[in-house]
Amino acid sequence: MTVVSVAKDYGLALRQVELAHGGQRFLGPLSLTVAPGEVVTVMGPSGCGKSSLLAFVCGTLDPALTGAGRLLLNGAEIGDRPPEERRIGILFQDDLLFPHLSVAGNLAFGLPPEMRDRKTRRARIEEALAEADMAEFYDRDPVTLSGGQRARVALLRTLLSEPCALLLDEPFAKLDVALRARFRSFVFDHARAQALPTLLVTHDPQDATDAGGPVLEIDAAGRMLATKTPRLSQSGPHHS
Ligand SMILES: Nc1ncnc2c1ncn2[C@@H]1O[C@H](COP(=O)(O)OP(=O)(O)OP(=O)(O)O)[C@@H](O)[C@H]1O
Repeated sequence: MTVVSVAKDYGLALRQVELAHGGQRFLGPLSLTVAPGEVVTVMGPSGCGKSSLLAFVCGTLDPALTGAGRLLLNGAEIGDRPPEERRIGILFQDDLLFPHLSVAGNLAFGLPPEMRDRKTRRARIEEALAEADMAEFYDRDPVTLSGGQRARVALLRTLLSEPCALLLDEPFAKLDVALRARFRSFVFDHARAQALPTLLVTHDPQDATDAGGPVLEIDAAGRMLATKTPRLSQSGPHHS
């Protein structure tokens, strides 16, 4: 999908974001804008505040921590809205699929609550599974799936909620190398196709390279070091 002529205030913007614990700032101030379809990679040493930053953006910051600064999604302030109203999808290292529900049952949790009609819900789930080449998995029990298949189901569940932005917290970390490469493309292709501004937290430089967007580096003191554009992967430029 071509992402062209994007209006200036479209995307996800963080303005002077700071995070603190016990009155002590550990991250920020940090300002950045993620354009629709762009993947910005956030890297930095363990404990510098990467996961907390994502939690702040989606409104689920640990109550022991405090956050300040403005958050704008497509020009609208979202910082004072509850998580369920922010329209932000998040994907973690652990896929958090419900083991007692089928794949379809898990995906149903992703659907917007207003989509109540049973037939429409089923059709939407079938469509999403078909898109991911997983049509035959509808009734499967998640424990019978491979790591890569589980990861794809978790991503589909997130995307079914029709988010306006995507946050990825090391979603590839538990996958083996081959799967990791495939799932990475799957995620980035979806983010681009749906023009989702995407923040990716990772420790793996290859993730950043494949993401193709700017890299935000945070140092151990929680300061923004630099953003740089990584060299493009063999798959070529992503904004075509
Ligand atoms: N509930 C909490 N109470 C106190 N401190 C916390 C709490 N949650 C997080 N922190 C602290 O906030 C800081 C940031 O943690 P965070 O998990 O965001 O780091 P991270 O960069 O994502 O680390 P990693 O790369 O290891 O996942 C750390 O110093 C951590 O100890």
